[in-house]
Amino acid sequence: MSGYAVSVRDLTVRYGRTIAVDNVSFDLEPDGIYGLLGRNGSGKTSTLSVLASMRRPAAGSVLIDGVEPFENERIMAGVSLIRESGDVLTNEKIAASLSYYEQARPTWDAAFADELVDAFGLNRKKPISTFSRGQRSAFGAVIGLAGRAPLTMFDEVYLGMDAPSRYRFYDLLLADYAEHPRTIILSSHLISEIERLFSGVVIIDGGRLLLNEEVEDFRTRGATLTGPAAQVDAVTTGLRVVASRSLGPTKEVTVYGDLDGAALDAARAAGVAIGGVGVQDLFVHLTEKESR
Ligand SMILES: Nc1ncnc2c1ncn2[C@@H]1O[C@H](COP(=O)(O)OP(=O)(O)OP(=O)(O)O)[C@@H](O)[C@H]1O
Repeated sequence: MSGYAVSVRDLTVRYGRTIAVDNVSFDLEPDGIYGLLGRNGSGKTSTLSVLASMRRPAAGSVLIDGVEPFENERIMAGVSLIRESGDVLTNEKIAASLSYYEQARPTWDAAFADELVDAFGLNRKKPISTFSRGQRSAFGAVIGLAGRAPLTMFDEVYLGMDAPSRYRFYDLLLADYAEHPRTIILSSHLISEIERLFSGVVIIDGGRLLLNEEVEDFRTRGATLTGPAAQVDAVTTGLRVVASRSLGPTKEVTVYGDLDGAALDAARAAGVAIGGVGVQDLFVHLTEKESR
């Protein structure tokens, strides 16, 4: 089974007078790993809750695999949202939740779930209520990975894990995704360590969409130019500058947009080093600007 396409159109989510998501539209291709990125309170969880049919939007719509997911049994069986809060049977041992999800999810792989429990070193003999925050997060990762849902969403579950567990999670996710491609959304405000996983990103800020782009496009649309200040200024004038900093006589400027090959060649000839723009850098610069 391959992953589901996702289409979000003019989505608005409200809590009373608070507008958590404000007229957001974006599309995700099937079988990509997408970062849903935004600062605290930007609307990530609200967006994911609508995709998981846990919340009805105030306006707009979502389509998953081309259809409206609400009360659609086929789609709901193929959509998994893993939240830090768990959604597991906390008074029971691991086995009870594993067998619950085995019943609920047609794509569940019980042998893989067992492997994952061992990989994260989780105790099968204790009730989940006795687990630490990181161990609960790791168990959420087990449920999300072993479910192999065609649309699998992780809402910041990895934040509670320590660094070795987080890296184990990323490696396991990539390895399993290579064998069983599906659409995966990872929401986070910590980006540097997971950006290597992404095939595309959706950046939201204050409930509004800032960017929905395939990561490959960053390579052609963004650049960091470093070199003598006068030369850097000469070639970046007129371009969209998202960040700029000076270190003595050297200046580093990050530009984003449709870059002109001739301008970049001229910069190189003038001794300016040109590098790519990371997702983390772009996120920080774009959301800083928006929040001012
Ligand atoms: N149940 C609720 N009642 C009222 N307001 C809410 C509720 N849930 C979220 N909000 C508000 O909606 C906005 C978006 O919240 P949301 O949880 O979607 O953001 P987030 O990007 O997931 O944040 P974080 O990274 O901090 O988890 C915030 O202003 C938040 O205060």
